[in-house]
Amino acid sequence: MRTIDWVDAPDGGPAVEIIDQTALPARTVLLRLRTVPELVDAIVRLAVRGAPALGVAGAMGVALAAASRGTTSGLDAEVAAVRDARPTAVNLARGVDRAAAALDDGVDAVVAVALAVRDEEIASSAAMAASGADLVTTLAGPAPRILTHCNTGGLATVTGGTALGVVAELHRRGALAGVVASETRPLLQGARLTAWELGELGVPYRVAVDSAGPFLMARGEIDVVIVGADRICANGDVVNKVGTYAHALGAARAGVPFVVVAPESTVDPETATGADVPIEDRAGDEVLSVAGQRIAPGAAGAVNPAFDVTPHDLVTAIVTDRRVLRP
Ligand SMILES: CSC[C@@H](O)[C@@H](O)C(=O)COP(=O)(O)O
Repeated sequence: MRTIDWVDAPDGGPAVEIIDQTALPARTVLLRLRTVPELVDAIVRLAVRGAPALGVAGAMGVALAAASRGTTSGLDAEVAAVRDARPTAVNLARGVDRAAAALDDGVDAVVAVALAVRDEEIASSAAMAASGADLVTTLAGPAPRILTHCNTGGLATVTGGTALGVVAELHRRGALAGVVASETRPLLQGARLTAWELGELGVPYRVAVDSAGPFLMARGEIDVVIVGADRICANGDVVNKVGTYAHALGAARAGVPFVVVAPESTVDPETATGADVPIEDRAGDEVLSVAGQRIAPGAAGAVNPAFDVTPHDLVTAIVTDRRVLRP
């Protein structure tokens, strides 16, 4: 099943169809988004999330604006709303810009670009899985114990995945001992989504609190850390879900390889370093509450950066769909 797709039902007209990631793992809910405000809302509340999936959502958002109105003019506000829905993953703005560049060529041309972005991400996932699995076997042996953070599977792409695509490929090859999925506070993409995907794949896994990762590495229980990225800067700095930096520090201290897997659509040569990347600050309530239940005192404030920057010198290798980079 695809995380995000374009549908043009004869009865309902054009729509972007997504798996609602806020409902998992309890329920698998498909949402048909028929307007740009509906799509923007889905992006903001992480019903669709993960850098490659956001790139597809960006391109399909422009296609939806054009196809739902039957015109390619006067769409500036809707295009900007999709582009600005989240700031950190470069894929979103890129997907929007690619589709918007086709607006002069008509509605069908914009839809074709959106479908091409989707198909490229599917192909990228397959390429990264193969070369990433080869690299991990070289770095960490024939049956590694892997730690991963956030969710980087089919849910974060279209199908397949980035870091989790490598995990799935290692499992298919019989070359994986097991996975520790870091829970990924505050929205629990690891505990909810990665755990669900690993279960579907039949991969043996355990969930750990985020702060356990560096200690598990120090205790010799992890052979390699594999994560995705929301943006890879010109100098190799990696911007990814908050908590990634702590895992990279722990890996460096313990001598554990730290591998980043991301498509070329996440590589941003225009941004020099991680310090230049806009980091999304999300609502404090996500930190102060768990599953809708307030846990902090009423007067508590919160700081909630959704991403952090892992300096390039902590990264062992970056695997894209076209190359393996060693910063
Ligand atoms: C292939 S996904 C890579 C990243 O997008 C992923 O690790 C991540 O940080 C996602 O953050 P999210 O806030 O859930 O969109």
